[in-house]
Amino acid sequence: FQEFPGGWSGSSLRGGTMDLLLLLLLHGLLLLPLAALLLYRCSSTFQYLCKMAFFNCWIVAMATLLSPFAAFRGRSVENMKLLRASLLPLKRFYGIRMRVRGSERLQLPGPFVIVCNHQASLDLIGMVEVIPDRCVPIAKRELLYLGTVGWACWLSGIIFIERHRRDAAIGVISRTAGTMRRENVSRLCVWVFPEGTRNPGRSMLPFKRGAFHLAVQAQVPIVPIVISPYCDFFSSKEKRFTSGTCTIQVLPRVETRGLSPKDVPKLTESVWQAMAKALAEMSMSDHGDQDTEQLQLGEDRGSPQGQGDTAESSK
Ligand SMILES: CCCCC/C=C\C/C=C\CCCCCCCC(=O)SCCNC(=O)CCNC(=O)[C@H](O)C(C)(C)COP(=O)(O)OP(=O)(O)OC[C@H]1O[C@@H](n2cnc3c(N)ncnc32)[C@H](O)[C@@H]1OP(=O)(O)O
Ligand SMILES: CCCCCCCC/C=C\CCCCCCCC(=O)OC[C@@H](O)COP(=O)(O)O
Repeated sequence: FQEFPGGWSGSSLRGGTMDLLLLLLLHGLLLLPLAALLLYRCSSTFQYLCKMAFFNCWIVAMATLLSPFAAFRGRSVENMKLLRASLLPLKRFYGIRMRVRGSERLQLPGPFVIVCNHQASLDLIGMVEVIPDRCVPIAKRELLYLGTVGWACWLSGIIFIERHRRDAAIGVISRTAGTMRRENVSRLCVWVFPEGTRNPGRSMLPFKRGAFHLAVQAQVPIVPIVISPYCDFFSSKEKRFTSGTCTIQVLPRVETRGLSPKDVPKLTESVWQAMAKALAEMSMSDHGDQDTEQLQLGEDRGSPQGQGDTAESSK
């Protein structure tokens, strides 16, 4: 390029283009968050995706930050306190109000097995609301491979099972029963999602029997916990996630002293019925009668167990 008076040189032309590009980039950088904000306000799907991304990022961040501290203690159920504390703020971020009923039923001196319905990964928010000290969940082994999340879970003493290798899973459960019996003094509790997989909606899947074998083998009570359906404020199918209220109902414990493995099918069924009844009642009190037809209580299931009195504590 040749410079001449009154004209543009090649370098000033390049400079001008650069300025223009920078200006566009700057506008883009300013407009992008604005566009995202607008999209967040207008699109419930985008809102759902952002909230789920935040949920997962929070868990990964907490696991990454806290695992080194947990590692000082080594693998210990005491690290569940860290896990609990790190997930407790999530309900506030999402504007989820937790209502806990019957929490006094978790104040047992000895070990016990908690069984809880499993709708979504959001159940972690409810779980940490009520999980007692020295209580560990049983989780699918796949979680162990989620990088620092797996490491955090391992350090917290979470019990892993391979759901598709029944004999191996039964072996893990038997060893856990042994530990519960041995650690009677220091009390170890176990939290199981007996549906074995997530099941969104107002129904419950038939229960797997591992949790009930565990309680019978350890000769400890079962404490059923029912988390009310999220349908009002959360649906992964419809990609909807707003704020709302969630009720957690702790049911009366079911004793297993004197029961043997042959009693497990009946035990499983009666606990399923008690929880299904509580779930149905929660759905009805949340929505009136309009949604009762959606309740799927399964076919031919007899009268459920009584649920006794409940004390309510709202947090
Ligand atoms: C430190 C800072 C941290 C910061 C934060 C970081 C991270 C936090 C992130 C995450 C936290 C993680 C929270 C964990 C939540 C995880 C939730 C899950 O993963 S849910 C999935 C796993 N759970 C389950 O699968 C439930 C347990 N499953 C079972 O109990 C099953 O029974 C089974 C043992 C796997 C076997 O299942 P199967 O499909 O074969 O079916 P059945 O139950 O019907 O059993 C068939 C048959 O076997 C007999 N049986 C079963 N168990 C036993 C047993 N223990 N002993 C003897 N016999 C057994 C059963 O009776 C059946 O026989 P029969 O028909 O003759 O009665
Ligand atoms: C080096 C690897 C890096 C990996 C990065 C990992 C990213 C992980 C992101 C988020 C982790 C969130 C973990 C939440 C755990 C929620 C527990 C849960 O709900 O498990 C589901 C299980 O009950 C049943 O599973 P299925 O319904 O059968 O399916």
